[in-house]
Amino acid sequence: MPTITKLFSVKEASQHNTRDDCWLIIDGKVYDVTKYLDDHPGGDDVLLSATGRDSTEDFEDAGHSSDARKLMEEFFIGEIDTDSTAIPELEIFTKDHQKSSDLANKFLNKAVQYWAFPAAAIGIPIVVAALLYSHKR
Ligand code: HEM
Repeated sequence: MPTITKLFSVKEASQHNTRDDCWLIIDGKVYDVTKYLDDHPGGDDVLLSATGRDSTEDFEDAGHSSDARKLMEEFFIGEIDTDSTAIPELEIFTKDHQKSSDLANKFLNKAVQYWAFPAAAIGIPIVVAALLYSHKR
């Protein structure tokens, strides 16, 4: 049976970054550790400094045991939506990218508009003349 997972944008998940509402983003997954803060063997301060951003690296650097990884499942609340528009940096990149390709398209359209007719006017007679000339020989 398919499991339904709630999807959060990085922005949305990052907004839960206080002692009373503390989410962690680890390896594309989102954990609500609000109730675990006082029980975390590494201390609540590390979790509070890891909230509000992707804390995969901090989590891995702490060298958590397999028991810790199993325990995480209890706090799992959803996953990060990997849709590009959900990540602000990617959204900006996509817009910029689109802007520059829009410009390129405009330039191309103008080039075709202004050059296609003269090029055809000169090129076609040359090709026809060349064909006629080679035909006569
Ligand atoms: C849902 C998330 C997390 C869970 C369930 C969790 C659980 C645990 C557990 C069970 C331990 C005891 C040692 C072990 O079994 O590995 C531990 C230690 C520790 N954790 Fe976490 N942890 C989480 C997230 C984090 C994050 C994001 C950080 C870093 C910012 C972190 C930093 C540490 C540190 C520094 C220790 C102490 C290691 C030591 O003293 O040996 N933990 N954690």
